Amino acid sequence: KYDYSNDKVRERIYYHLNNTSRSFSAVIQALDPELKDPICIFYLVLRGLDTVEDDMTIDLDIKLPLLKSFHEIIYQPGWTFDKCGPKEKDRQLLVEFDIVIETFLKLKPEYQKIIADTTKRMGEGMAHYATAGVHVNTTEDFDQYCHYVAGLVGLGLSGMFSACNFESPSVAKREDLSNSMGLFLQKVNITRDFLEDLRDNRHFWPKAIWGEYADKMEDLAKPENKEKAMECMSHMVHNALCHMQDVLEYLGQIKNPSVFHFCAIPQVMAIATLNMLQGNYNIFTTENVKIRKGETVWLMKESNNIDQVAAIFRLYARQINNKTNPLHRQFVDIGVLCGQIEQTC
Ligand SMILES: CC(C)(C)CN1C(=O)[C@@H](CC(=O)N[C@@H](CC(=O)O)C(=O)O)O[C@H](c2cccc3ccccc23)c2cc(Cl)ccc21
Repeated sequence: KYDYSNDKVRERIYYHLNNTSRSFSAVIQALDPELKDPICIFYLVLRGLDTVEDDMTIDLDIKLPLLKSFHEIIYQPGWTFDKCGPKEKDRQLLVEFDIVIETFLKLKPEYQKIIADTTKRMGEGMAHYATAGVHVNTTEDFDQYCHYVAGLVGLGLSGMFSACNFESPSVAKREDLSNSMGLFLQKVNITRDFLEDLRDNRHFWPKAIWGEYADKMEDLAKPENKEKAMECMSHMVHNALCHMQDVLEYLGQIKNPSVFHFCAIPQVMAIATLNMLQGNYNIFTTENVKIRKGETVWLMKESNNIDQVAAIFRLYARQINNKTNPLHRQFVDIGVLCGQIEQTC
């Protein structure tokens, strides 16, 4: 008798994947069958954890234990959570989380271990920053926070790519490069989401950076501080650009075509977004500023190998450099980083 229930679960799993991120869902589903389910489940487990972290309506005495025990929860068949606020975009994923757990428990043990270890370390990191009043002050704090929420994902993915032998063991060994893959994406997201996070009273821009341009982070959004805000943007753009070399070095070592595409697409979206951010005052006045659909379609088509991706990075790095105000403190350093990219590959 054919096990239709299994099909039902798979259908719901990919419904949630499509629901969390349409464009990226297609990229995951294009992965080699050996990696498609493990990475889909990894993505949904992390989305579940991120939804708990993001939900400011959950009391800390509920949220902290949830974040710290999420790596054990994924081994508990039947577990679901329906106490997320109505506003939470992915709350339905947690309401139906039992099917994510059911599918997780069918994965090969080495993938389960990588997902559980990553979830444990990420949950502990999130709990630290969710504790009242912990702010991102120094640039080291900034790198540490981004390591917890994104760098660790890079370590986990590299572990999977090496575990299935699609990529050499050296991919998992170079934790610095895997970490930079996550930091680049997360720093661009945090820079882009300035206004949205400010509205949610979440301060991810490091005080060591915005503190050079304003007394309070929210002052950057005041029209009279436009010039200061634009110079602060250059500073945040420079901080993200520092990871560009590592990203290209990491992608340069990826051999499997479907793994390369999966890794390259978010990175080229990020450099294109960084280009959109530089010199764009709308970031301080409008929420949800994104690159145009046509540009993302072009980027997805043009990210099949390292030569295409290096060319995209050189193109955007040059554009960022050309529009950086020479009076900005970071002008010279941005020029140096963009110049280096011209030499790469
Ligand atoms: C915070 C984050 C950057 C890690 C989130 N993250 C990503 O951003 C996704 C892309 C994504 O979700 N895009 C969405 C974004 C959005 O919803 O706005 C889209 O619609 O395009 O990509 C990353 C991701 C993909 C490939 C390689 C990576 C290496 C290191 C770290 C992360 C890596 C990701 C891979 C996994 Cl397994 C889990 C999460 C992520």
